Amino acid sequence: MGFSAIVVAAGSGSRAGGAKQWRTVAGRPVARWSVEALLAAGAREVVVVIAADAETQARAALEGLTGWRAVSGGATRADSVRAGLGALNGADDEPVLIHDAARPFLTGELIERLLSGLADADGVLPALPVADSLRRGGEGRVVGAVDRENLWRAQTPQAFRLKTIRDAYAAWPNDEAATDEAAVVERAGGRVRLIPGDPRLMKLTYPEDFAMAEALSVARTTIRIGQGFDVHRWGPGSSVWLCGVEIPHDQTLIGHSDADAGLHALTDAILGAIADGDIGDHFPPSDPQWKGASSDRFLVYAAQRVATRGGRIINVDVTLICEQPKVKPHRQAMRERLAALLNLPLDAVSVKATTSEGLGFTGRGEGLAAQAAVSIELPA
Ligand SMILES: Nc1ccn([C@@H]2O[C@H](COP(=O)(O)OP(=O)(O)OP(=O)(O)O)[C@@H](O)[C@H]2O)c(=O)n1
Ligand SMILES: C[C@](O)(CO)[C@H](O)COP(=O)(O)O
Repeated sequence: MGFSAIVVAAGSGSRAGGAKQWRTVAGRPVARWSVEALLAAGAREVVVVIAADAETQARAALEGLTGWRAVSGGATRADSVRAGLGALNGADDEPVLIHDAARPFLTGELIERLLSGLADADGVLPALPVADSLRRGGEGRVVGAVDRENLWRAQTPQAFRLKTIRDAYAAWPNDEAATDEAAVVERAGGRVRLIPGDPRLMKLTYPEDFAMAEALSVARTTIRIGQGFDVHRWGPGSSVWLCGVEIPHDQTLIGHSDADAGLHALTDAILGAIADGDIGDHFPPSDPQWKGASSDRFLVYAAQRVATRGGRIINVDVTLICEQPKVKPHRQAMRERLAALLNLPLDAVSVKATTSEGLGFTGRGEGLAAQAAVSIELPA
């Protein structure tokens, strides 16, 4: 089912000691976790509501992701949600998920359950039962017990159809603060379905929540590896492209694109790690638009496919197999180029070379072979 989403990230994070949505958990900005999860689940667009002065932070935090845009929020969470609703351009009956950026551990599984739950309800609220007993207290002492039966802890995302939530907010009294969208739709007479929430979807509210989130993030990721291999034939020419660097040489590699075997092997390794076919599936050699193309774009495209799945490349390792040209003088430039293309630190990028001792097609100088390995972290 198509859907769009609003991620509210315009709060000041005063209880956490500052703008928590741009802090990192497991190396990833808090707001990025949810935007990635929503995009990976197929959101048509994600509107990220930010403070008026947070554009640079938002761009940095969401770098490399496509399918989102930022709008300015308001003084309260409800104002920010209203701003997001105003920016969405979907049809009246399009489902919209409204989510706190401060709840990073959103799963595709919960998104699916929310969307399914909308089939016969005006809204869907994920919530958890209250496990601890409850007391009313004041001035350091207990003043009474509270019956916890039928009490639920409301989470986000909350799901609605666009017109339902817009109309409900339009009917909400201006002088009253809405705690969440479920409350707004209930007040307007809508039926909000309660579904089981996710304990991992805690709202980062206090400074100590970040230590808990770091611990939880370990269980939320899985490590993948991928490997790639490519060969191109030598032919007449005066330079060769290898790992994104042009090297003067008395021959060139022949291919439909620029024949950069290093980049092709690495692109395949990345696609392999996410089980997303191979370079030929995405950039068919029969397609004239890739004739002479710079292979940089193939690599960047594969890296974006990882990012849209909420993943992150950890390290890459390329081996070039040829008698000539000598790779060592160009190795540093190749590493720097790959690091720039993949937005990785230099110590996560390795380029090696070997001859095949005069044996086989590489030894006879008929062609060059490249192999690559990558490791990738993906949401579990
Ligand atoms: N004017 C506001 C206030 C809150 N939010 C967002 O609403 C979510 C839930 O709010 P909360 O956890 O209360 O965040 P803050 O308001 O930032 O925190 P605090 O109340 O501690 O200042 C957060 O993702 C927050 O960024 C928002 O977009 N606009
Ligand atoms: C929307 C919410 O996260 C649901 O539990 C909650 O109402 C936000 O409350 P806050 O006052 O902004 O922390």
